This record gives sequence, C-alpha cells and structure tokens, in this order.
Amino acid sequence: MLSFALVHLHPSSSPNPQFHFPHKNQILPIQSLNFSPFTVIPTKLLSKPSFSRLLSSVSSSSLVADDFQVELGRLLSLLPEEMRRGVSEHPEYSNLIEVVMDLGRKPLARFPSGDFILSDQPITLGDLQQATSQVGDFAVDNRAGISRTLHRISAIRNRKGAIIGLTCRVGRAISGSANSLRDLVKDGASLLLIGPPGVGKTTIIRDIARMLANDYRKRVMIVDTSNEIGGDGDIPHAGIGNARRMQVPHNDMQHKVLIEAVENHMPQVIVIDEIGTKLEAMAASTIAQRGIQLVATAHGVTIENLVMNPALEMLVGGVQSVTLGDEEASRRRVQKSVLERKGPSSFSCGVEIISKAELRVHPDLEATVDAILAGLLLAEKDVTQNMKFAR
Ligand SMILES: Nc1ncnc2c1ncn2[C@@H]1O[C@H](COP(=O)(O)OP(=O)(O)OP(=O)(O)O)[C@@H](O)[C@H]1O
Repeated sequence: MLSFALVHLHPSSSPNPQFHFPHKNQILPIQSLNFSPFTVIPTKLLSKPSFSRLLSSVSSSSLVADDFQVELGRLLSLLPEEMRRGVSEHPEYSNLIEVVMDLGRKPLARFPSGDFILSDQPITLGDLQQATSQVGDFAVDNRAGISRTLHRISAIRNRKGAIIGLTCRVGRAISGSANSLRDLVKDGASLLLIGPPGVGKTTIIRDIARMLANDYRKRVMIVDTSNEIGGDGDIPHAGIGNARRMQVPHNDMQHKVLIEAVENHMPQVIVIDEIGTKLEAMAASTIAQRGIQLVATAHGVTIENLVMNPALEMLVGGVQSVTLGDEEASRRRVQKSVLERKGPSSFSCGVEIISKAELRVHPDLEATVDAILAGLLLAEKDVTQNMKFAR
C-alpha cells in the first residue's frame, strides 16, 4: 500500500495546517503549529515520537541571510548598473531566481511572482562580455560559476560558438531545507529525489550532505558533476558543511568519478546531482550494492516517469516482462504477460519534489514501483487531486 500524507502548511492557502490522509479521505487539523511551506510526510513517520520534532524543524528552516546577501551582490556585480539597480529596488529582491540576458532583447529578472523587465535598453555584446569576463570558464555543458558561490551562469551560443545569451541563476544554501527528510536520511535510507528543472533538488541534497556530515558525523562524498552542490572553485561553499566534494572534469565521466570516490575515499554516503544516463545509473547501483548510503537526484516528475525511462529504470530495480502460466494469471486476475520489477532498487526511498513548498515521500520505493507496474495507481491519483485542491 502506498503510504503517505499530504500536510498543508502554506500560509496563503491554509492558515491552519492540516494533515490529509488521501487514501482514507481523512483531514485532521493541526493546532498551534506555525509552518510556512507545506509538505508531504509518509504516514509511517506520523506514528513516531520523533515526528513532532520533525514538524517543528520545518518551521525552523532558515537562510543564512548575511552571507547570502554578500553572495547575491557578487552575482549582481556581473550586471550593468541600471540592471543592478532594477533588481535591488525590486520588492522581491532577496527571492530573485534568475537574470536572463539575451542579445538585442530587454533583460529580465525572474522572481517567484513572475518576470520583471530590468531595463528598456536591449542587451549588447558588451554587456554579455562584461558579465562573462567575471565568471569562471564555461565547461562543455555551457555552465560556469562564480568562485565560492552557488550561482550558475549558463550560456547560449550562436552557431559559431559566440555567447549570445546568459541565464544567471541565483544559488542559495538553505540550511533546514531538508529537515522534513531528516528522519529518513538519519536512519541510513538511500534517497532518490526527482522533480522538474529548477524545483529545488540541488538545494535539498546540498542540505542533506551538510546534515549527514555535520549533524550525524558521516563521511560524506559529493560527486559534483556541474559544481552546483559545492559551488564553483576549488574550495567548496560552506553550505556543504564538512562533506567532501569531488569535481567531475567532464559530464561523461560522472560514472567513473563515482566509482573512484568509493574505491579511494572510503565514503559512508555518496551524494550525486543529476543521474541522467544508463552508465551513471549502473554506477549508482554498483555503489548501492556495496552498502553505501546514496542520495541522488534525477529529472522526472513522478516515480512512474523513472519506471518508464529506459536509461533510468535501473535506479528503481529495472522492469521486465514476465509470462505467467494460465493458473497463476487467473489467480492474480491479470493477463498472461505482466510487467515486474527485475531486482532490488538502488534506493530505499523516493521523493517527488512537486514545488518549492511541497514534496511527496515514497518511504518504500520498491512497493511504489511494484504498485505502478501492477497498475495500482489509485492512491496516487487521489493525492494528485488533493494537491490541486491544496494550491
Ligand atoms: N526552498 C527554497 N526557497 C527559495 N528558493 C529556493 C528554494 N529551493 C531552491 N530555491 C532556488 O530555486 C532555484 C533552483 O534551485 P535548484 O538549483 O536547487 O533546483 P534544481 O531542481 O536542482 O534545478 P535543476 O534541475 O535545473 O538543476 C535556485 O535559485 C535556488 O536558490
């Protein structure tokens, strides 16, 4: 049985937080708690005495404000004066997500409430050159960073290779952003986080790395494929705490660096951002077989997306078609040819990051995958409906 609860914690949509038990159609109010985001908690955790601590920790999530203002200043210093002023005078200044600079177009700042035009003057080649001259080298994935910050500068090139556009994403270390997953990671669960681009996956695994290294004194090694978890430069950002970080010279080498991390540095936990290929999925499953706690992200919206993705299905045990005998098929009341999980999943838990304010936890990932393959998605659909209601 898929088992989780949706907890409404969003002040604007639900001033009085409530537990939703979708499969039981039950809504329980939580009195006298002061939450800001809303999240989804596995029902398994609700019975634990530690759960009240877990809830209170959600509200203690915080940003290290001063350091962040300094780092945001370093990103803004890439911009021409007028644009910089436009950002800093905006009421959502501290929540800036990205600045977009495209040659010949008006520059945009993206805030949670929407896009804002920073200047009526179109971006010139000079503006782009001024910005790129202040960042590190662009790697083959067209990403660069600013040393000892978590910002990501991504370039768009023309056919001749010249940079004609930049997306300057603000990176933040949000201490406490993984608090709602604390009980799972503390107990040694291997976690696979999935979600669409920009939803906050990297921010959460950075905090998990810090939490495991600092609070639970684990030997944590981050395999940092685009330097997004530990930031640009050779000295990692303070946001990863005592976790160590290995850089990856080229995206294609992520799987090799993963194996090297295990063989050379005796980690208890490996943290990886963006598992995207079959080779990387294979390397992750090799690591899982060696009993190392894995915390990783992959693109996808639901666990079902992973199950249906030939490159990544291995992460959740793989899928095979099995032909049943007549007797077994009629006992199970299914067709003779069915889909089954091929082997154990590399991760014990799955976390779907739905938005910056919601996540859905699958505490028993294998059970979720088995339910998906058996076509038992009823509980999932109910939850989706409830979430739409929650927004
Ligand atoms: N809880 C949060 N509150 C406010 N801002 C957040 C939060 N989580 C992430 N962000 C911001 O959202 C942006 C995207 O976050 P992040 O890079 O972690 O997403 P992602 O899912 O890893 O993206 P991608 O898949 O594109 O790498 C960043 O600017 C980050 O600072």
